Amino acid sequence: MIKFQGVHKEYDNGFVALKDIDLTIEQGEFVAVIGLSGAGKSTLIRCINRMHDISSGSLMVDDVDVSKLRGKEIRNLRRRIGMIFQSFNLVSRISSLKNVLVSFVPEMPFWRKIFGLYTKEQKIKALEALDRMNILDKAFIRVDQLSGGQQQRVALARTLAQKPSIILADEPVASLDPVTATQVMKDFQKINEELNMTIIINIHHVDLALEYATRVVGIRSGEIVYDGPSSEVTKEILEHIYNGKLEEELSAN
Ligand SMILES: Nc1ncnc2c1ncn2[C@@H]1O[C@H](COP(=O)(O)OP(=O)(O)OP(=O)(O)O)[C@@H](O)[C@H]1O
Repeated sequence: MIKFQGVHKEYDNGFVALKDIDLTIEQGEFVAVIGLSGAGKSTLIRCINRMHDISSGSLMVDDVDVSKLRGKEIRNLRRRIGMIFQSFNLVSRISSLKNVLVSFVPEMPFWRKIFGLYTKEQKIKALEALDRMNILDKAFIRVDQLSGGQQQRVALARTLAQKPSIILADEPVASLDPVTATQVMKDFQKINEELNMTIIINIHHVDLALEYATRVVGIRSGEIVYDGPSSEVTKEILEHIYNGKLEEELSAN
């Protein structure tokens, strides 16, 4: 469970990006965070794995008080929380399989790290993750030879191999064409349903958010202005979230 209670986030320059956020997300939910550019979506997501520090309030992930973690404890938290980025963050000149294997490096002894000596079990886990994402046939292909959608699947496989309980995705489909973006959303849906992983996605495509996520959190100027089932989101609610600029948002995507 993820629980924000009275969370404020003020950046060093004094800008307040999150105001009094109360939000509870249960294990296995698929949540889309929507709102105008600059509303605070990325900030909200990145506080969960301590990429950003909160300024006040409390943020719990299961029984862990995220703001109290230090050094190694933060790394342990991040092992439980996978992160997917718009830019995939893959190593472009190595194969899909090697990219997935990289996820095991933090837990390897020093001498194995130096020589890149992965165990048979790790290789099997990596291949299983690629298989789950239907991209096993590209295991030995360099990722710079894959399409954007295929690269995002490799990134998802790398995250899955860590066996996280939560996946945070910061605009994971922003750089993809509409067909591929839909496919990647289906991949998230599959992971969510089959593995009961919590998925929290920051997304500009309102239609994809409503179709694939089960819950929508609408943010406006750092405040939650809607939180409910995606099936209950009306045009009026969207206008409220987007501060009357819904048409602009839709035409920009
Ligand atoms: N490091 C920072 N220092 C100061 N202000 C920041 C910093 N990072 C973000 N902000 C500001 O905080 C606000 C929220 O930013 P955030 O990136 O969370 O918005 P967003 O809703 O994800 O926007 P987008 O959809 O454009 O990515 C913005 O006004 C942004 O300019």
